[in-house]
Amino acid sequence: MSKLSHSDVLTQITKGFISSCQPVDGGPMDKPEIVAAMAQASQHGGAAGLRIEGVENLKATRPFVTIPIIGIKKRDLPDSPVRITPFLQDIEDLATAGADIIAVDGTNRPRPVDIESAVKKIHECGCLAMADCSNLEEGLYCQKLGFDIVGSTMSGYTGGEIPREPDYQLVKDLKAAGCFVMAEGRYNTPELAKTAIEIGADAVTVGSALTRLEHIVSWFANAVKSAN
Ligand SMILES: CC(=O)N[C@H](C=O)[C@@H](O)[C@H](O)[C@H](O)COP(=O)(O)O
Repeated sequence: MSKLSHSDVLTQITKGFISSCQPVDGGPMDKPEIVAAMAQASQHGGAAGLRIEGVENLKATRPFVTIPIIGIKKRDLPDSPVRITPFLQDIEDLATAGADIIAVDGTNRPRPVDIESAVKKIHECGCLAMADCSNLEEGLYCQKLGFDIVGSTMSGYTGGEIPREPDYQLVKDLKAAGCFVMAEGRYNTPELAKTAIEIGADAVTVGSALTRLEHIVSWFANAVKSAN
């Protein structure tokens, strides 16, 4: 299958819904064939794009879907809090496995490889670059570096208590600054995802509420328990 052009990728996901197919780490659904099935089901359901973690999962998925894929590789490093695609080799491997877009952590935290080298590498590999940011300052810096997409992905995840609501203000501010904005993080219902687009997001990604079955079941189980 021939690779989509960069403008086709952005056009396809614009105002679209992205399904992040990331099962709970090490859980019973954490298997490449299950991730690939989630991805296919997401395409059947109308997703405009996918977010897939891990090279094996990406390889298993790519042959079965035609919509753009955002590839990431998560690592737990001993000397850095940065988890999302920390190394240049990860970028190369995700590109080879068929990612159209590669996302990296865009936060201003100690990291093994500088973000300038990451965006350059993503573009050299022929992919679009997405920065997973936690605040406006980081988003603007990543925009300046040439990232094609800036996400609110890391807002609420760099310290302190995780808020219940998505970070709408960050989405609005990034949009006002002229970024192509991916609303991401805690958009746990169709209404919240719709709100993301209404407030200016160019696309919205949802993960836990679709593909982390243990979380979804616990939401229902706890709600039912609380009625007893
Ligand atoms: C903070 C972080 O590491 N976010 C990760 C990035 O890939 C995923 O764990 C999230 O599931 C994804 O961003 C979608 O968000 P939500 O699961 O809230 O719909």
